[in-house]
Amino acid sequence: MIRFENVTKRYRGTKKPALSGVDFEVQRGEFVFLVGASGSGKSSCLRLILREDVPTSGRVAVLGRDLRSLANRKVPYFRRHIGSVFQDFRLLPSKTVYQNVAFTLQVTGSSRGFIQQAVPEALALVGLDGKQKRMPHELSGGEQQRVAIARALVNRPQVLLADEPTGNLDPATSVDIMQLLARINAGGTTVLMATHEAGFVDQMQRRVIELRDGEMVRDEVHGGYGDTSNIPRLVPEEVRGAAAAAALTAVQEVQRQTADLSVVRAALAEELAAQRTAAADRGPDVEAEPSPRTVEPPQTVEPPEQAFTPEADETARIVEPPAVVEPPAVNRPRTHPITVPNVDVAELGVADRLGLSDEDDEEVGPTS
Ligand SMILES: Nc1ncnc2c1ncn2[C@@H]1O[C@H](COP(=O)(O)OP(=O)(O)OP(=O)(O)O)[C@@H](O)[C@H]1O
Repeated sequence: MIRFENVTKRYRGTKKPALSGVDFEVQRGEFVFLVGASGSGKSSCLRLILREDVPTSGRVAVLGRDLRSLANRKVPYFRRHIGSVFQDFRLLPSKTVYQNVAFTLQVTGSSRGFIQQAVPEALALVGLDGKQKRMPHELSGGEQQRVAIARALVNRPQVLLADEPTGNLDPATSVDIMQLLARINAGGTTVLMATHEAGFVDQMQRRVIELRDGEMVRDEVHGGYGDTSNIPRLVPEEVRGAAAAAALTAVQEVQRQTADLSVVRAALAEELAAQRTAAADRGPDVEAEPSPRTVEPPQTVEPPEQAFTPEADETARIVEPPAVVEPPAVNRPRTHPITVPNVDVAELGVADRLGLSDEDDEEVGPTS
């Protein structure tokens, strides 16, 4: 279905090839993760598959076509069979959500009735029903990406290419999207997904192709993400966050205490006594009663530094944060379990228009 034969891609003006001697074959119905550090060549692979670019040497065959011999005029037609979701959304800014999803169907000549049924269903699948009339600029980044996913699905792709499709989505939505992709794949659509999401790769245990500096260094049937040392760690952030949260908790505690009038009264009385003692020490020419200024509330209401600083410092030093300083779930690494269901594709209700049906496409021949 997708075959790379000794593919090298060298961009103009660069010394090092973006891809070097890459060889792999993806069979119909597979779900493949393409992993590797930033700049390792993942997007270059996807661009070659989409025929957005051509290899410097070697051969790329997709859906039975050698893309070298695919005439430019046939490229749009070829791309009908490949849904693509990229990080930069590629939405049409002057069209509504509905129109963006409908657009690809319109240009490929789908009937109005089909479009009216398929577009809302695709939008519902990605959780965007009710936002059909919005313009892209009226959506969050995550919502824009979901429009792009709906658009990719609505065209009944045989292959779905996804370049960091969850990169701009919150963790819960990301899991939903991964489950959706898994279900679509279970229905027969080939999915090739470039990602940095080690958690998803590890949980799903699908085939993993790893690139390093343009070379393929791993092709594992049920792989995990592998070396994650190039992924920025959240741990230092968590420690800093814990210290900050601990300090905040301490301050809030002091604020809570000072909000209690008995504490304020006690502090005022203490201050008053201190003033009186000082006045007595200075002798009779000094004011016996403190002026209002000497006991003005801010000085006494505000917590004395030593009342909370040590406590804050103490808590901040704790490496294992207590439950109260645990960072909010949204900031934690993605640990939501991904359950890949046994799929009855018919259950989706839109199987045929999501490329889930068994029917072969005769317009592009089988992979040679
Ligand atoms: N149009 C281009 N012109 C020149 N060099 C390019 C071009 N596109 C990509 N490159 C270079 O090719 C190499 C591979 O880039 P590519 O975008 O394929 O990596 P990637 O693995 O997808 O990275 P990321 O995870 O950051 O998206 C990089 O060194 C990049 O700088």
